[in-house]
This record gives sequence, C-alpha cells and structure tokens, in this order.
Amino acid sequence: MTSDAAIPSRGGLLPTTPPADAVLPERNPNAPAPGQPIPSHYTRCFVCGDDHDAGLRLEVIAGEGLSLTGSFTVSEHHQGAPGLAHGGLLTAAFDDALGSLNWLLSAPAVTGRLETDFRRPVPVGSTLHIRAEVVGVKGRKVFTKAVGRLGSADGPVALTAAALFIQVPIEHFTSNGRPEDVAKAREDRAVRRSVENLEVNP
Ligand SMILES: CCCCCCCC(=O)SCCNC(=O)CCNC(=O)[C@H](O)C(C)(C)COP(=O)(O)OP(=O)(O)OC[C@H]1O[C@@H](n2cnc3c(N)ncnc32)[C@H](O)[C@@H]1OP(=O)(O)O
Repeated sequence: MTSDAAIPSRGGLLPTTPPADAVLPERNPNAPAPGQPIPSHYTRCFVCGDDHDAGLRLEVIAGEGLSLTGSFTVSEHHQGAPGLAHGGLLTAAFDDALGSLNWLLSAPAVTGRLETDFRRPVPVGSTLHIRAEVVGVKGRKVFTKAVGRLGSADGPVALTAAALFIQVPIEHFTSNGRPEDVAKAREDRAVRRSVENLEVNP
C-alpha cells in the first residue's frame, strides 16, 4: 500500500484565488459572442455532450467579458440520496462550466484544482443556473469562480465554486487520451471546429 509520504506534495493546498499581479486579459475575438452558445467540446462528455444517455447535458451561453451562464436539469440518473442530486455530479457540472470559460480565452486548459461549497440541497427535477467568470490569469494559470442558483438565474444560492485551470498544449489531450477515442474525436467535425478556435501555444 502506498503511504501518504510517497504521494508527491505541491507544498500544501495552492489557492484558487488569483495573486495580486494576475491580469484580466481581453476576451479572444474568435470566442462566441455574448448571448451565443459555447458548444460542447465533445459529444461524449458526461457533462455537456449530447451523446450520453445519463449525462447532465449542460448548456452554456457566453456572457459579457470573461463570463458565461450555464444550466441543466437534474434527472433521476443524477441522484445521490433519494430524490437529491449527487454532490460529485454537481461538482462535475461546475468543472465543465468553469472549464468552458477557457473558450473565451481560446486556450486549451485542464483543471488543476476545483473547490465546491454545497449550500443547499438540489432536488431531482430542479434546474441549476450557473454563472461563472474568470477572475485572473497569471502565466498559464487561469483563476475562476462560479455560483449556482436553484430554479432561476436569481433563485436561491445552492453552490459556489472556484477553480484553477492550467493551460496546456493540445498534445495533453492527443497524447494522454485512449488512442481509439482520440482517433474518433479527430474525425468529429464539431470537435475539430472547437479546437480550431483555440490558440494552442501556452
Ligand atoms: C477540452 C476541455 C475539457 C474541459 C473538461 C473540464 C475540465 C477537466 O475536467 S480537465 C480533467 C481534470 N484535470 C486533469 O486531468 C489534469 C491532470 N494534471 C495534469 O495533467 C498536470 O498536473 C497539469 C497539466 C495540470 C500541470 O502539469 P504541468 O503542465 O507540468 O505544470 P506544472 O509545471 O506542474 O505547473 C504549472 C503551474 O501550475 C501550478 N499547478 C499545477 N497543478 C496544480 C494543481 N493541481 N493545483 C494548483 N496549482 C497547480 C503549479 O504550481 C505551477 O505554478 P507556478 O507556475 O506558479 O510554479
């Protein structure tokens, strides 16, 4: 069994809040305009893909600046306790919504750290409305935060989240993904279109 001492440490938990010298870059001109959908990055994605029977089917709309909104309805497939959404799946929704912000910067990135505060139970059948924004960028690090409200965009707060994304070269996906899925994705026109909008030189 691996002892805790063998697990490499980054020197304690690294913050999801930006340092004082972080900047807020301009939105990339190739990013979807405010009010336009940010398309799913992959049809088989559990959170935003259409090609997933039990998926969350998160729909994301670009907002002003470096912000977006997203929503999905909790189905019976998403239960943890009877009639209530599973917390891990709600965290997944925030991972994807916050990750979609990287499309506004048009640079591929992966989640380095993700924190979620659960403030109110989320029942099956309810719609969760997420608002997310970039709060700072330093080098390859993109700092983000989000709030999720129940029933409507100004409903009661159910969750808050913050995440740190690390920009990566596109090879992160092509070299690490299971080869047969990467090969299929290369043939997918929607994936190709979404990747063409990314600047792949972090
Ligand atoms: C196509 C888009 C899909 C979107 C889907 C939704 C998003 C996701 O779920 S992505 C999947 C989950 N995430 C992953 O699988 C990532 C796995 N991790 C990795 O691949 C690597 O650890 C990776 C790429 C994050 C960092 O590795 P590497 O590129 O070598 O960077 P590294 O040099 O270690 O670190 C760069 C900086 O980021 C910081 N950093 C890296 N990882 C973390 C972390 N986990 N937490 C906090 N800070 C971190 C480092 O401290 C360093 O900071 P500084 O520049 O100040 O020294």
